[in-house]
Amino acid sequence: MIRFDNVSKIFKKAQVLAGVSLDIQLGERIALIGSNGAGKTTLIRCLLGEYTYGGEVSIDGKAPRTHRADVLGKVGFVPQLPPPLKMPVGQLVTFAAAVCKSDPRRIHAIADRLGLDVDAIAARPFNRLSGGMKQKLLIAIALGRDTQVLVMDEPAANLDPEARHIFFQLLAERQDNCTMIISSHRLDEVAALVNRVIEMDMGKVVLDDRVADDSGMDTLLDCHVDLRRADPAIAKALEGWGFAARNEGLSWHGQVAGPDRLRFLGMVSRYVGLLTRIDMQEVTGVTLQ
Ligand SMILES: Nc1ncnc2c1ncn2[C@@H]1O[C@H](COP(=O)(O)OP(=O)(O)OP(=O)(O)O)[C@@H](O)[C@H]1O
Repeated sequence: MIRFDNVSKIFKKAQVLAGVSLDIQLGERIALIGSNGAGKTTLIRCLLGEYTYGGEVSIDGKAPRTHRADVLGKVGFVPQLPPPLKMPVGQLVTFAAAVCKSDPRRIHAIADRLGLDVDAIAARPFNRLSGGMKQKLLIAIALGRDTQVLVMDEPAANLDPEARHIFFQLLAERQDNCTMIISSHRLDEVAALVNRVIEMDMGKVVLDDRVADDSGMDTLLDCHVDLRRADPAIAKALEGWGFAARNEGLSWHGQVAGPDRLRFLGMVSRYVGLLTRIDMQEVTGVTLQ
């Protein structure tokens, strides 16, 4: 479905992509990982037809440079950095829906699920929204339409835990009829969302692994953390995950989205000397609206 054949890109004599070849099929959920400057965004921008390149790129046999409208019609894109648009939010949603041949109400509905009331901010310029609000709106625009390909560059970075969970759930709803490419610096951010990991380094693919499919994309875990003593640093970190304290800060309780469990464990592992118990149990029969 998506094909990169010996793709190269040079910026001012610097080789940023050096012979990337990949075949990506419908239903694959790919973590595109690698350190800063590895070439992830450049590869995505070639796929979107924004750059010229050496070699060949195609989506359903069509080259993004020569069939731009066709290709963009198939791809929902969440950029790493929000564009500096001054357009009022309401107008942006109407415009985006028209370009994507979608219905603005679909975008409103997804934004709503992410906790963003588009009507309430319709008159505000997009560039004046908070980072998280921009991210929610961009996700709603990308998901509020029919797409076969979702390309997301660090999509959940600015979302709070609740919105992250809803976001994972929205992706789970699309996973059977969509190809997803999720770019991130860190595998633990996206590990549970994907069934293939592609790592880039210095413009090359250095690892391409199929990984066990995790069906827990839309699960929720009930978590208890017990501490040897109360501590302000871990308290702040747990509060950031929406946890509530009991027993004078010695016991904490909260919920973590299934795909976020590695990230959560990574966070608590920084305070390993303080931990006396971690308990994580899947909540069954939960449906978040
Ligand atoms: N428009 C540009 N002009 C010149 N150099 C560029 C341009 N865009 C990217 N680069 C360079 O290409 C290299 C790869 O950048 P790219 O943004 O693709 O990396 P990345 O893997 O997405 O990194 P990050 O994780 O930091 O977003 C970097 O060295 C960057 O400086």
